[in-house]
Amino acid sequence: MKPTIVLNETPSVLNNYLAEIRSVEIQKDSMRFRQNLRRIGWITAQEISKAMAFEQKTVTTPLAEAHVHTVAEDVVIISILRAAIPFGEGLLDVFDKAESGFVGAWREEEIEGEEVRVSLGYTALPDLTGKTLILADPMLATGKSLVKTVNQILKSSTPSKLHLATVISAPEGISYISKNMPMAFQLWTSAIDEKLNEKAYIVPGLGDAGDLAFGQKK
Ligand SMILES: O=P(O)(O)OC[C@H]1O[C@H](OP(=O)(O)OP(=O)(O)O)[C@H](O)[C@@H]1O
Repeated sequence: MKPTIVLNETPSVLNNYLAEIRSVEIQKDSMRFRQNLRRIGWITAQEISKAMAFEQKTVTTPLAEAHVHTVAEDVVIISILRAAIPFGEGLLDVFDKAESGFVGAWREEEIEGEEVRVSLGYTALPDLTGKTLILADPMLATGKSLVKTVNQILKSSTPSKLHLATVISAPEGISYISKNMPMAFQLWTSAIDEKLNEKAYIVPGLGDAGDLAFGQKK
């Protein structure tokens, strides 16, 4: 498996949802924005499932026994607040038996000429030992939120596998996580954009996903 899988490289209906979340007109409908992130969560989960271990089982139908293959991994989905809430819900719709956790992360107030700094707050984590962690954050800009969150998670327990699920990623962020992530991972992103601007926003990106889903923070 490649370390980065870019879902929009394969033409599919995912591209319609991506087009809608980027559109400044369609973004005015925040319910639709959230629903599109949720639908992208469904598609991302389906793709990640293709990299999982499966086991054979037998189920009884009304007519006979059927031999089936089902996911054999214990999945935990951790969403980075706020923007990952609808995206993470989509992942949970698909991995419906998954446990879930939450980590609050935000960018500290900008200081002219200084690098972006990320703070972590609220943390609720299940035990991850021996489990497959899917860490969800729709925007991978500098990559600091993801690296900081994984470092925090590893203080309490270590998953056996790490999947990073994002929607739009910047090349700078992918390079940062490649160098700084404290454990092996696979990145699943719907699109890789051109660059970060001087405020470390992804260009063309979509703007502030948390604000678009839930309204502006004071
Ligand atoms: O890769 P990074 O540079 O760390 O940036 C990405 C983070 O920035 C956004 O969150 P934001 O701080 O806007 O918080 P919000 O989701 O609560 O709006 C986004 O949802 C990511 O969590």
